[in-house]
Amino acid sequence: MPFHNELNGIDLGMSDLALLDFLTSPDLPVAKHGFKRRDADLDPLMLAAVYSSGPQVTRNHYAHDFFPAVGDPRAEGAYDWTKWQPETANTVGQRRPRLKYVSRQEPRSQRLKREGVAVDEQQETALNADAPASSPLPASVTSAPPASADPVKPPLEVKCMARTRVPTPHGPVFLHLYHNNHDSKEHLAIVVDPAQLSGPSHTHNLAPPIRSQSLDAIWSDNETEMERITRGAYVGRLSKDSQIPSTPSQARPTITTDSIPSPLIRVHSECFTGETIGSMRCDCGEQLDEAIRQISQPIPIPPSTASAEPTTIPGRGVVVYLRQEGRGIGLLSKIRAYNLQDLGHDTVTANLMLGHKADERGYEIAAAILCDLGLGTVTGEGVRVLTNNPDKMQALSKEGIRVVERVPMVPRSWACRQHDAVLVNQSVKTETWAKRGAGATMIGGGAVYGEDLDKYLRTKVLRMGHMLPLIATGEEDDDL
Ligand SMILES: Nc1nc2c(ncn2[C@@H]2O[C@H](COP(=O)(O)OP(=O)(O)OP(=O)(O)O)[C@@H](O)[C@H]2O)c(=O)[nH]1
Repeated sequence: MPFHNELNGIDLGMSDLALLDFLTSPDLPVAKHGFKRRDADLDPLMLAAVYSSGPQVTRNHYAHDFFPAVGDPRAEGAYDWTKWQPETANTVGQRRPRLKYVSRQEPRSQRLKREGVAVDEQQETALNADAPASSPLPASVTSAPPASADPVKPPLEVKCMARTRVPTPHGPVFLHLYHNNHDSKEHLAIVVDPAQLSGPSHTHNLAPPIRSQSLDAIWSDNETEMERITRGAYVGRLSKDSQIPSTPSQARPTITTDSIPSPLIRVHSECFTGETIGSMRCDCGEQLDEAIRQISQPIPIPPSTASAEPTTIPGRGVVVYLRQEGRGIGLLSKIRAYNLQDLGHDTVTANLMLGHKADERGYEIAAAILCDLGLGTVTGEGVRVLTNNPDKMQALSKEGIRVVERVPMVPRSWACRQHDAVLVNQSVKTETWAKRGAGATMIGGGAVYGEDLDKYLRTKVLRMGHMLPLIATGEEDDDL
């Protein structure tokens, strides 16, 4: 039978022709001791029938590519290895479970529609009724799970489970740990408000304290003072001599003066690589450090009268730290995305290639945390947001956060470069860069010293046998 590259308007691929050649060749191999293939005579006829039929008839499965269906094949194409589970060891005689394969080719009816071929809906429905349960999804549908798989969530609620003072190179902060009823992650709020450390007299300060309403609430009738203090519901600085539980009324700040600038906040997304190992693939570590530094700067207050002296109050604001690693795709996918970036793709394309969106983050939990802290609400203080990301600004406003200003975050390297541009001598330039590079992306990079750190190190030496020569501080008799 003569074959052309085109038959009935259908292009014949090389593999089709090769297969047909093989099947119609005079010396088709026949098994030595077996029977002749039952369908051998039919094959050329079947293929010819397929090719001569119109384009509306399925041409078998040559165009399908099959991929292992691990877990839910609808997530991240069929290659979502995060759902991979090691097989349990096979006992002798037990059959190894077979890996299911699915096709990513879109259903025929959709292909025909795309090609502008009129489709008989009734006939299609009848045809599809026989389709297997794991019928393939359109190639364009990748990460989005079926709507039915996402049950309606209850209204979002956040609760601050604990708070504690943490000294940082930029000054003390209060670390708040939040739970919520939408995900199982422990989101954090790093509250900078050192004026609170001066005790209840803080209420006489110009600025209202930034406190969590859910933390200061009474959790149960029989909650003891020690339980409240242990979870961080106290005022002032906690010590052996100062243990004052907070009261629920302390949670709601009231604005006492217009002259205090709105608190500076940043909504920051987790980045293990940038924040923990100082990765220079991103500026996340630097941004976290810079945000805490900027928020901790003393705030100048304009004099109330012409003759009054200008004054300052301690810096105040919050970094809401969301556990949305890798713009929400998770560390595993981010690591893979980095490999794709090494192949030449940019950060957005790499995400898309893995079946993710460019950015999968949400800000509703951040907004709820800010509200719990009395910030950005209608009755509370508006916020100034440290970001360069317009989506973040838009998302916060959409969540009802009252944003009064955007404060840009200039990468330190850019600021340094601008400064270095005025240096004429190249060797001086290189030396300055080398010095600045040391620890630049780590929180408190370089040498850090603090009373708490010193105590901690001494305890490790004295109580846990750490091999460090003790440095005399003159306070050796103090309790550790
Ligand atoms: N998927 C992916 N995530 C990244 C990459 N680099 C950083 N991230 C994540 O991106 C998030 C920070 O995003 P950025 O766009 O730098 O910052 P932003 O918070 O959106 O914007 P700013 O507020 O202006 O800093 C963190 O969750 C990081 O883990 C990357 O190459 N790929």
